[in-house]
This record gives sequence, structure tokens and C-alpha cells, in this order.
Amino acid sequence: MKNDDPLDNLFDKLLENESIFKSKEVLRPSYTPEFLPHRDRQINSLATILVSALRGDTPSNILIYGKTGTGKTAATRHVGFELEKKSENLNTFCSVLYINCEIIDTQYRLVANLARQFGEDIPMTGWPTDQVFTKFKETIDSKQQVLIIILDEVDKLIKKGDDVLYNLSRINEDLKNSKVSIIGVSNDLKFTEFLDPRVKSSLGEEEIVFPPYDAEQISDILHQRAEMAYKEGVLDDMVIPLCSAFAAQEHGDARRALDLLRVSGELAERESKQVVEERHVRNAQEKIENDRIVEVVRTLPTQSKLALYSVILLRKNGYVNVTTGEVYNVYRQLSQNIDMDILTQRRVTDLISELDMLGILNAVVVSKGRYGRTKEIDLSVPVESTLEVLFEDYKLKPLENFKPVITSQTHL
Ligand SMILES: Nc1ncnc2c1ncn2[C@@H]1O[C@H](COP(=O)(O)OP(=O)(O)OP(=O)(O)O)[C@@H](O)[C@H]1O
Repeated sequence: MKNDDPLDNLFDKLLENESIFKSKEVLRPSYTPEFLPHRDRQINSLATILVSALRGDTPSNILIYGKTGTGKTAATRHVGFELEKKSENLNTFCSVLYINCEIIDTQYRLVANLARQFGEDIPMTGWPTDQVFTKFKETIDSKQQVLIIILDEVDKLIKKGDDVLYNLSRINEDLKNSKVSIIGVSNDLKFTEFLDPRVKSSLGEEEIVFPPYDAEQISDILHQRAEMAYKEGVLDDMVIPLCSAFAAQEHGDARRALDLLRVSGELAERESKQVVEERHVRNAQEKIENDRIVEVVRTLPTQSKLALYSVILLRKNGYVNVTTGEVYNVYRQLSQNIDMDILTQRRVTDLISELDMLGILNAVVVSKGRYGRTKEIDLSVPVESTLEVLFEDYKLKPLENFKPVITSQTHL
């Protein structure tokens, strides 16, 4: 029989619990607060360089560096927004265009996207790139204006060649009326090493560094957000200090701190609790770390998964701090079993180094006397949840009675 009682709905029970959040949105990365604590110096430097745009001059190009979560995007967008606001008040024409190069990563798509922001109808593909560039230049040069183009994650762009950066850095030579200046944002401090020296010097006319936050600074950032995000009195006293401490260990990453603050609340809410406690933060830290690792492992190529599986099988058979030689032994046994190309030991050692860099393994170089040097490798991830992700790859299967065969010649 159909139940028409409006109170008997799947969501009723859930809605009965009053939410501890006032606005969860302000804890999401897409939200840019109006005030950014501990970034006055960087914001002022940016504004000092960009003010020339309001006078109709071309501001210097700027490169912004800093590790992930240090507020580069938030500060740059904030300054861009203020600049546009001021320009409207002054009746000058300044526009700030934002492109995330992780998403828009080819010259064609980038310039087409810029042109579309001016209402030009350019197809996603099909035109010669030169034509798109010419159209873009014609469009912006049709009136006197200063454009600031923010290229966030600019390092992703040069993976496909630096033509677009070269062309953009020289664009003012072809313009009569408008002026363009570029802000490149990157968390890869070394990316300019790969640039054409002309592009490098043009883009890096000014450089601004965003240092990591310390625990106290992160705590200020969290207090500001918590006030907007949570209802009064729902955060236990230890919640913000603990989120700050965890995020400070993570090279002062404000994004991680905000994620922790949000996930802690979500976990408390899932238990129908009206207060977020210290243990919710600890569980949130574990959950976020686990989710990160799972995502990294999931996207590894099968050969890397096989190297990782080899380390796990050694661990399960009682081996700790295993050597690259031991891993290679097991790797070979496994690849024969599952009919895959067998890589050389050197290549597998490279894969192990990559897994080390990703934080999945911990490999320490040790000397073995006359046998030379090897790496002692340990797992940095929980065995069972990692195995679950590995077995999502149809080529890898659980091996219940697997016994590693370690031959003496390959113990290094
Ligand atoms: N000083 C600050 N005050 C308030 N919120 C901040 C501050 N710095 C960073 N945040 C917040 O932290 C999160 C990450 O910041 P942002 O995206 O600007 O970092 P980023 O340095 O650009 O990182 P990535 O290099 O990974 O893109 C955002 O939600 C942002 O609003």
C-alpha cells in the first residue's frame, strides 16, 4: 500500500538532527574569503605591481611560487577582483582573466578559452592555432584596455611545449590599443628551468614567493572560517589546534587544514553528534590520508602496482626493510604468473623511487659493504586497503599461498 504520510520520508530521520554547520560551502576550496590573514605582504606586492594597469600602463609580468595550499590562487584572485572593482569605479578598462592550466592545457584551448571570455565564438578544435591567436589579438585590440591573464598551475602548460608562453609573452608587440600582462602561478619551484631563456626572463620580471603557513597562522585562518561555517559552540576547544598541527606537518597547507575542519564535522554529523571532538579530527586525518593514497595507487600504471604488490607480499611473508633485489625477485615471480613484460631491475628500481616520492613507500639508501649500495624499502601505506585498490586492476589477483623465492645473487 502506498504511504502518503509526508512525515514518513526517507530523509525525515536525517533531517531531524539539526545540522552543526551554518554554511559548509565556506570550507570548500571554491570559496574565496574577502580577507586573507597572513598574506598582506604578498597581496600588497601584487597590488603594487598591478596598480599601473589602472593608469593605463602595462604591469610587469609576475611569477608566483609556493607550495600547495599556501594561498596563491586565493590571493591572486582576490587582488584581481579588487582591481576590476577599482577599474569600474575609475571608468578605466581593466579585465582579469583566469585560466587553470591543469584543465586547459594546450595552446589552442587556452587561447580559444581567452577569446571566448570576450564573446568570440571559436570552436573547440578545427581552426589552425595561428588563426585563433590572431582572432584573440584582434578582439582585445578593438578597444583600449589592460588585460591581466592569470595562468594558474602554469607548469602544466609547458609539459606540452612552451610555445603558448612564448607567444603570450610577446603579444604586446602586435597590439596597438590594448596591453596584456601575465601572472603565472606554480607550486613547482623548478619549472622555469625548462623554459626558453627568453620566456623565462619575460615571465619572471617580478617574482613573489608564498611561504608555507606555520601552525599558528593556520589556526588564525581556521578560526576565521570556522566562525562562518559552524554554529556557535559546536567545536570542542581542541579541534582547531589539532587541525592546525596536522596541516602544519603537511608543509603548512591551508587547504588540508580546511578539509580537516570540514571532514571532522561531517564525521561528527554522521554519528548524530552535536559537538565535533578531537577524535573526529583524528579520524578525519586518517580518512583524508587514506583517500589520497587510494587515489594515487588507483592511478598508478600496472607495472608500478606490481612493484608495490611485491613489497606488500614480502611484508606479508615476514620480510621488513626489504632490498630492491628482494623486491625484484618477487616482481619477476609475479610478472611470470600474470603474463606481463618483465622490466629490468634498473627500471623496477626507478619505479620504487617514484613510489617513494609519492609517499607510498619509504626507501632509504644503505651501504652493503662489498656488495655496494641498495635501498631498504618499507611500506608507508596500510596493507589491506592498498590491496583492495590494487585488486581493482584486473591483472592483479590475490595470491593466498604465495611464497617469495629469494635467490642469493639478487639480494641487492
Ligand atoms: N591566508 C588565507 N586565509 C584564508 N584562507 C586561505 C588563506 N590561504 C589559503 N586559504 C584557503 O586555503 C585553500 C587553498 O588555497 P589556494 O587554493 O589559494 O592555495 P594554492 O597555493 O593556490 O594551492 P595550489 O598550488 O595547490 O593551487 C583555499 O580554500 C583558500 O581559500
